[in-house]
Amino acid sequence: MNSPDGSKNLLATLRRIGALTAPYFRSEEKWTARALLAAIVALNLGTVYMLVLNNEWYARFYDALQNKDQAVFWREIIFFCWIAAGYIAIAILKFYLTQLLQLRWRAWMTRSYLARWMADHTFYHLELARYGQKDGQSPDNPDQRIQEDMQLFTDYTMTLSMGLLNAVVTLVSFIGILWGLSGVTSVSLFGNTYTVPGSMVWIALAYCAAGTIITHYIGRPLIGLNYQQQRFEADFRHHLVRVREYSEAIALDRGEQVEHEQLKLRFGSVLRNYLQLITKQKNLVAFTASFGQASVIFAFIVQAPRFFSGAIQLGQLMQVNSAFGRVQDSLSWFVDNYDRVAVWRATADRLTSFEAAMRAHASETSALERTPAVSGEGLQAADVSVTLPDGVPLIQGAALAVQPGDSVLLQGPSGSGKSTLFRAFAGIWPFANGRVSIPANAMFIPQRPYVPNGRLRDALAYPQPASAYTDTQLVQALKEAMLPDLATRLDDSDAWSQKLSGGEQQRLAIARVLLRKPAWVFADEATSALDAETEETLYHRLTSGVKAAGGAIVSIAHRASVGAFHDRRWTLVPESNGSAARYRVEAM
Ligand SMILES: Nc1ncnc2c1ncn2[C@@H]1O[C@H](COP(=O)(O)OP(=O)(O)OP(=O)(O)O)[C@@H](O)[C@H]1O
Repeated sequence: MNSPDGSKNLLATLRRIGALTAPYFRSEEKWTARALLAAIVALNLGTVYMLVLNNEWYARFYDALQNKDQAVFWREIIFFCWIAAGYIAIAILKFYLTQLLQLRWRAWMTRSYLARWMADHTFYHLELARYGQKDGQSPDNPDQRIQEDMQLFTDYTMTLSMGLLNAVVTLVSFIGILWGLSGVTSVSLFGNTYTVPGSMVWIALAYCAAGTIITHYIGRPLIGLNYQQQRFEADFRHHLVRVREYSEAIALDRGEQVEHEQLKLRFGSVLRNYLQLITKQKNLVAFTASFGQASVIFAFIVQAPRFFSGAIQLGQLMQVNSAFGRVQDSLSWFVDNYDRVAVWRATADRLTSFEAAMRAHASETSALERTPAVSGEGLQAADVSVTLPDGVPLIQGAALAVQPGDSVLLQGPSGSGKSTLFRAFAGIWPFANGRVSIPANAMFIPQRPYVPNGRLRDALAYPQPASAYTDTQLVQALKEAMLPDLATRLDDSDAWSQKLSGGEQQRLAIARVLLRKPAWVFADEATSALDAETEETLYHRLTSGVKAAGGAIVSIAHRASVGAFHDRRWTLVPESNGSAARYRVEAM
């Protein structure tokens, strides 16, 4: 799904575009959407009607010129002003309503994708699947799909489909006119004379069919190249953002050179692909420009014998030329828009693969049966096994229990799966099975807490709204977490994740726990960056807090000193060679 296949047929593309488009026009906004669409279609038809009026005007106007008829000349000039006024009014309204529909559609689509991406940890699972290559359809750069592709898709769907509608209606309107104006042409072939009605129509059809086939042949590589271009651009931007986010670590590591090389590498891919893209585009432009220029004189050349023989007047010649131009314009829709169709199709492919990945995630349920513990009961884990995203078994058959009042230390070698076992208990690790019942009011402190930028009070209350707490509660939590200096800065806005030291960020995460007062706490290396004295004070506060609330604490820690704050131990020990999994848990 991630790479476009040039041979994918038109029908499949249209089906994909239909599947991306239909939900909005069937959504709760459907009546507004359909009304706007109907108005836009009507305005497009109005534009074509204006063109028909304009074409008839051509004949009258040029005949007046040829006959040097001043009265008709001025009457037609006034009539033209009316047509022009109608055309302008329609153009303004059409632009405004089209933009409005596009905006509403994009807004709806973005909201709907955001809701699905954020639901059920989809955003996290798609990343896991990507790195674990668990499924081949995990999309790259979902940020780009949500931010850029949706804008492009709605824009191109509207402009291209309305352009196509215009082309079809113009074609239908003018083909009749052109047919009538073409008269009957006699063609001599192999000694026989044939009469061909509507010759200009046949000529226009043949001319444009040839143009379309050649355009498709020249422009086909653009679809794949556009798809790749969007991907390379997103990869480059993503790397730039990472350098910005990890600026300090990179600077300390003296990693500038490596990052610079990496950025150049990614930008190199952008440039190389772009160069290929413009080379192919150049061929397409060469053809479409020649095609367009040839069209200017084509009808004159074909009609010249009839004009010079006196069969038709100047007015009719101009009218045939104008009608031929319209028919040829409509038939050349594909020639003129090939470039945009290529971008449109690449965007639709990207959104479809994103959609498919989200759908696949929604239908995939974790085999871990996770239920809320009955009030007063603790954590019960039975036969819990955890695997890595690539399917490698990590921990097998864990049977564990924690009673209210307990404090348990989970230990084991680095990389043995301690954090992953916590992720499974938290219900976010999809590659686990077995049964877990866990108290509903459990709070997990991750190894690297997320500290949003903005006001300190929001970072402290995260993910709850700061308004859920009084200033007194917020200040008290900061003081209890041994961050008294921050107590006066609740309303300061800053890049806290970069400003606060590692230890301060850990204390902020502990302040959140002290603020929310959950009965159950799962702390993953929550104090690893703190000095022994602060660690002891904070552990004392955490343990007495959960015990007072009738709960327990389970901690992961490497430092032996943390053991002193816990009554029991779980240890991850390497499995003997016979087992598929790498580790098992021994409870003491
Ligand atoms: N998203 C992921 N994709 C692939 N592998 C992962 C992912 N997350 C963790 N792992 C792997 O799972 C294994 C266990 O990781 P985990 O973080 O649970 O270890 P840990 O015991 O907590 O280690 P440490 O003590 O170093 O924090 C590691 O080998 C790690 O590389």
